[in-house]
Amino acid sequence: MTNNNSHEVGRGAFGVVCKGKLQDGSDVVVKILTEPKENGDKENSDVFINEVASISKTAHVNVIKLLELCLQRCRRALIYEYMPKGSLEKFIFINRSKTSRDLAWEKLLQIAIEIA
Ligand SMILES: Nc1ncnc2c1ncn2[C@@H]1O[C@H](COP(=O)(O)OP(=O)(O)OP(=O)(O)O)[C@@H](O)[C@H]1O
Repeated sequence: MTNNNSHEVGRGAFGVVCKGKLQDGSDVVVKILTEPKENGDKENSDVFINEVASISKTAHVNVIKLLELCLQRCRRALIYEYMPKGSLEKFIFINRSKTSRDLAWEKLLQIAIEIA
């Protein structure tokens, strides 16, 4: 999928997220769905289908683009463009180390309306 220099950049509900480079030199992340546990395949499939369904319905300059999806028997992965500044979540929510949000309410509202 990507070259051999891929490395982990995070983990989410979906599983591990690795950064890699495609043959054309572009940076991407590969979200690899955790291997299904016994009887957990239905739940894992739902997570995968929900993520693909919601992201493929959304097209906006501030929302990440799904580039490819890979299905190989029970192994599933999603390939996204790499976002060097990390998750949008960081900019939307105020955490303990910050006193204010990085994105103003007006900007958040504008993005929400444009996506809807
Ligand atoms: N496209 C990306 N570019 C750069 N880093 C990313 C990208 N996607 C995910 N990451 C990193 O991997 C981490 C986990 O991402 P992931 O989307 O799997 O989970 P999440 O954002 O925590 O949401 P959830 O698990 O609730 O779906 C993020 O917090 C971020 O640091």
